[in-house]
Amino acid sequence: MEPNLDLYLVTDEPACLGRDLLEVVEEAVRGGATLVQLREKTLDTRAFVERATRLKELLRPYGVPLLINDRLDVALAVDADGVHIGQSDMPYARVRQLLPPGKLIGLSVETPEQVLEAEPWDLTYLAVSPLYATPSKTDHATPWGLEGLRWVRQHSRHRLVVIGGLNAATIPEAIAHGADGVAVISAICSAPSPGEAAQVLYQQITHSLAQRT
Ligand SMILES: Cc1ncc(COP(=O)(O)OP(=O)(O)O)c(N)n1
Ligand SMILES: Cc1nc(C(=O)O)sc1CCOP(=O)(O)O
Ligand SMILES: [Mg+2]
Repeated sequence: MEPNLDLYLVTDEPACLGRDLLEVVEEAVRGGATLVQLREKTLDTRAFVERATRLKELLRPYGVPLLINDRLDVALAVDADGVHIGQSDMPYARVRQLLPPGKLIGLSVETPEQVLEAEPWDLTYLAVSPLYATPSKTDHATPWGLEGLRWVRQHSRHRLVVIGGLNAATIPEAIAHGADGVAVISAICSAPSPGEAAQVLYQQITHSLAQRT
């Protein structure tokens, strides 16, 4: 079944301001996050697998799917729901070949050529990477902006997630220009109350999506 992309929480431990990552995720899910990606850039493999195992257990009762960033091996080890890959990660064809049937793949696209290349692929979503510049990822590509997002919408059959600088102020325009889901780090992880932040964002996203149809 296709997962609900509405409010996609991408984890980042430093962005949680000293709070426990799993507690932040649970609050966010209770507030309305519909999909979670475990993104760990510094953990060693054993710690990554342990955290992924705990996060999968946490998410199971909520029915919220878990994707693993970058690491197909970790996703396979914990039987996660899928993986997110970028343009420097393992290529799509290898990932699809190695994942069991039914698992999800999300792909970052940074250029029009990458959007067109991905057209025939079996993807859960394309991530428009980034929509806006963000300090949460220091090595991001040139932002697409709203006109870029409109171009992707017109040239891709895939569902589109926007990432980079999404918050209460920028969500409505992103959805109006074609986003089907919104991925965030700081708007939830760094909020005074991650649960309340997720609730507000979720309501705004569903309202903006309803207005588009
Ligand atoms: C939902 C989502 N979109 C984009 C990214 C970025 O992926 P990538 O370009 O591979 O960069 P890293 O996150 O691996 O630093 C993402 N992780 N999730
Ligand atoms: C993980 C990630 N990937 C990006 C990309 O451009 O591919 S931007 C990003 C960080 C998004 O954080 P925030 O919601 O705080 O802006
Ligand atoms: Mg990556």
